[in-house]
Amino acid sequence: MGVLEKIQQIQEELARTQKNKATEYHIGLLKGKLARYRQQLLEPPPGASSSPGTGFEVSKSGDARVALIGFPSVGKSSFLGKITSTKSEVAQYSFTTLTSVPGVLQYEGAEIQIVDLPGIIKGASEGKGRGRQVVATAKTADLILMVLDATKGSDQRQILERELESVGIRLNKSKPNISFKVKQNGGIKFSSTNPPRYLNEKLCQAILRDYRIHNADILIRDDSCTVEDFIDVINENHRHYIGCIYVYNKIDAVALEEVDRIAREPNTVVMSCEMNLGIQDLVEEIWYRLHMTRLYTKRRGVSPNFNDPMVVRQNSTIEDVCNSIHKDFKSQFKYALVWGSSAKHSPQKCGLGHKVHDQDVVSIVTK
Ligand SMILES: Nc1nc2c(ncn2[C@@H]2O[C@H](COP(=O)(O)OP(=O)(O)OP(=O)(O)O)[C@@H](O)[C@H]2O)c(=O)[nH]1
Ligand SMILES: [K+]
Ligand SMILES: [Mg+2]
Repeated sequence: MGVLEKIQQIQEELARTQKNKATEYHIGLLKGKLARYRQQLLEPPPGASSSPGTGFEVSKSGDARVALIGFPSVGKSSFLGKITSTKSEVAQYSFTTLTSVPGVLQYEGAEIQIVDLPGIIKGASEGKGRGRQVVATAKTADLILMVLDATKGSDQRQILERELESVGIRLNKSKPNISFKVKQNGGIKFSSTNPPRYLNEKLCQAILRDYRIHNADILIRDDSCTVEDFIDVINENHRHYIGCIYVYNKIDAVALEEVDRIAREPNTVVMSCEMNLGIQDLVEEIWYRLHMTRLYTKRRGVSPNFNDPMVVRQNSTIEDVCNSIHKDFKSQFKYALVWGSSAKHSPQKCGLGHKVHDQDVVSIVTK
């Protein structure tokens, strides 16, 4: 039996199994198997290249990457044209965009790469249309904009969420609070800080056995962890925890009450590319969700230029700052002086490991 048939068989069994205390264990095991087979399906056959397809991959550039994901003709290319100087063809017909088209959004001193992508359809993760390539690009993004058509039903969002979910992308979710270490020997050691409500040792052991893992230390640090969370932790190399903004476009074509209802949903922004509504708010939301850190660099005896920040990722250290100046800069590093909220006193003399905060002033002293 092929992997696809096995997946289908498990899905059918899951659908007909009633959820209750007695079947909990069985369902957990099935979910573990399903994740294992899905992973097999996604892994390219030995010898094949792992790239998402020739001519498709765009190289990462700038300080962060945002991917536009959505069904055909929801207005992804229209949005790219609004916020960058890149022109990606816009038309009424579906599948106008056939490859990835990168543009650059300049904002608050940052260069944010915005990648316009072909529309995806149900079954994308299994290879329908350009789906495989699109979801592979989505995995590399720092933020996903799920572009939706406000005139269409709410199931579009669910279908897309499932497609991304099935390739290991977890939207607006943080890594489960479980420590998991595979060992050479010693068997399975299961412990928890508080008794987990949805997991138990027997179930975790059975799932691990199915993965041929016989020695591991498991510590459940959060009592609300589910079996899905545990399976994600076993497969952590194939999981991507990415922020997502749900963007409803074409609000010019729906009633005001409907717009108001949609706009109140969590992580949601409404806009109209055609009427130029909500575009700037969305740009601000993108900036906010990327959690970029702006630093003002200062040379000795000269005040920093507050109009030209240097932009680094959230939780960056002085070492990251050095690396983004020049790849060999670190070798000349002596110490850094830091003013701002990350500094205990102003200025604080810091080493490479110091974590900087947004709007800090940094002066690097070289040898
Ligand atoms: N009413 C309305 N139409 C819009 C809006 N934004 C885009 N459109 C129209 O929607 C159609 C599709 O726009 P595109 O930008 O090509 O959509 P896309 O998502 O890039 O489409 P594909 O590349 O085919 O997946 C075009 O006819 C646009 O003019 C909007 O805010 N309101
Ligand atoms: K289109
Ligand atoms: Mg397009």
